[in-house]
Amino acid sequence: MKKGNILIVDDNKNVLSALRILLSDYFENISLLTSPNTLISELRDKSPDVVLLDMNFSAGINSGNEGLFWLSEIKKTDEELPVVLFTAYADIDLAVRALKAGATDFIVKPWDNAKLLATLQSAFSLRQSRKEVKKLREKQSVLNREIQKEEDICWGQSPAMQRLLTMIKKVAVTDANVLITGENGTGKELIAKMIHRYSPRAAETLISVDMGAVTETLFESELFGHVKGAFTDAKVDRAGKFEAADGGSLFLDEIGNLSYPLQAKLLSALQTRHITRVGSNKSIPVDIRLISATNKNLFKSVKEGGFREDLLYRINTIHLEVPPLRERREDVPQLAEFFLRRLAKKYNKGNLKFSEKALRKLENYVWPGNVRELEHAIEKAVILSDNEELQPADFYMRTPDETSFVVESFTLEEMEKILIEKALRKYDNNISAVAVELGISRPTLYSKIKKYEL
Ligand SMILES: Nc1ncnc2c1ncn2[C@@H]1O[C@H](COP(=O)(O)OP(=O)(O)OP(=O)(O)O)[C@@H](O)[C@H]1O
Repeated sequence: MKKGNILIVDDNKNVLSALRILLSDYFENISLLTSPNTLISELRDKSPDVVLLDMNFSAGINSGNEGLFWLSEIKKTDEELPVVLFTAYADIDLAVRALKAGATDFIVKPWDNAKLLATLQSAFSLRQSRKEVKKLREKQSVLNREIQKEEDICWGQSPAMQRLLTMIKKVAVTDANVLITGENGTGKELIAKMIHRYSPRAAETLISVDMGAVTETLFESELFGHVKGAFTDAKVDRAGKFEAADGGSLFLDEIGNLSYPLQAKLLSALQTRHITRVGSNKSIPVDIRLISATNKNLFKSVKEGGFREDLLYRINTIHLEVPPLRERREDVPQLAEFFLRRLAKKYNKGNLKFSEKALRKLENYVWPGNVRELEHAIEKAVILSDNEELQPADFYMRTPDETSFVVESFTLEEMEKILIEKALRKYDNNISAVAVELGISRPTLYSKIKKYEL
């Protein structure tokens, strides 16, 4: 298969035609220039892999200085572009100067076809490997910012989580786009990592992007990359997250926070599976598996005009909903033990355990911050407790007022418990005052306090 773009700059039209005939059987594209004056713009437009550059242009001047001048101009634009120089004189001094100035090789006119071909082909291979190294380096620098420590997972026994686990395993082995929804702290990111880990792309990278944190101005450069000089701070070429995820998975977290105009740009990349770096006009194919997550109800956002319907359908081939912790209370003890073991080890408090009552307190709380809040509550208790057995008082929970933002998702019993707790606090545990406030008898109040272990 023919591969590679060669740009030839020579003021002799006969030389150009002869080279075109010779090289067109071996290279994909041959561009010809009779004058170097448009050379730099040609580099940008055609992105050649190798330049074959004559040393002398102005009639009568055979010093080779013009060739050296244009060689340095090419190097300023793209330092790694191989340049092979062409001259009518077997001038060793000039050849040495050109090689010192960064030329890849030197060819003497009249040339030998086989030698010329071999020189250009090895210059092209050099270009390929330089590109590969550059891409790997860029990829590595993105990865270094991305790699997070693999978290151990504690998968609950609740039917809801078991169903979810079955779905995750089924979906992971496909290339389907997955949308994960659920409240903050339910474990959406963890699930994205699991999907990647169980997928055929596991050996490649999972790249995460927090869409809520990407500013309007940096969106394109973050996601699609940029070329040197595309804007003031673009000092070097940089791959974006799409390219870094090539062959692997791309996790777009908080996708519901993306502004409407940016949604269109994202959609276009997802539809075409091609991106264009900022400042370049070259379209680059990307092979990614897309996983998105949000705590928003995107179907509602579509109805309200805040989210593009076409984008939603593109990202949610499979929809996984992670239930809040209060709807899978049976998982709390297992999760709590898991975090206690991990955190006790971290803080060198090996023998810590929960008292029965403390565990019950954790089970009964509504966890508006879900698993993350449970983990933090245990971490605080582990750090602060002086006893081997953690007691209810070691766990600070948010007051009902602080949790009121999730009130609409409480059950009747949870609401009742919250109201009683609030009244007890308000009247400093004065049972008569609380019973009057809530409009129930003292015995009823006592039985409820017992029931809810307040
Ligand atoms: N099943 C689980 N096993 C162990 N740890 C978990 C589990 N679920 C959640 N966590 C822990 O809870 C914390 C929050 O999880 P994660 O960041 O995945 O949630 P999220 O839904 O993506 O949150 P947000 O929407 O706020 O970004 C993390 O520290 C995570 O390790």
